[in-house]
Amino acid sequence: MKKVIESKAAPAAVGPYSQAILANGILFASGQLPLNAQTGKLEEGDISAKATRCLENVKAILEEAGLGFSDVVKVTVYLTDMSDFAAVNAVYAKYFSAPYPARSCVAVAALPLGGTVEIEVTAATKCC
Ligand SMILES: CC(=[NH2+])C(=O)[O-]
Repeated sequence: MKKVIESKAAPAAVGPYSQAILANGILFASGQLPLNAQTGKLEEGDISAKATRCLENVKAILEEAGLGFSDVVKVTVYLTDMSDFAAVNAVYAKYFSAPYPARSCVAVAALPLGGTVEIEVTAATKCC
């Protein structure tokens, strides 16, 4: 049994995927690029503005599922330039608080639509 989660406050999928799927109490959210949900375009500005947009998109999807950042159990951060690591961490720390979710951060050669950061989360609707 699975349920599609669709938020109008987050950007529409740019390919054949859902924004998120809820299955067995776990929310699997697709990676969020720094796309503006209204314009469908990449956020202007520096990496901090772009990471903020990614996390605002994540927030909209979590809220659509009745969840919040404290329900997130795993995050993957994709960067095209690892020199953005510190700046993205600074933004990230505004959204997550201890105990932090597990996380991986990886550098990739490229992201869709020319993005420089993409953030993907998995969240749990109930503990254990
Ligand atoms: C942007 C994204 N999540 C994808 O799979 O293309």
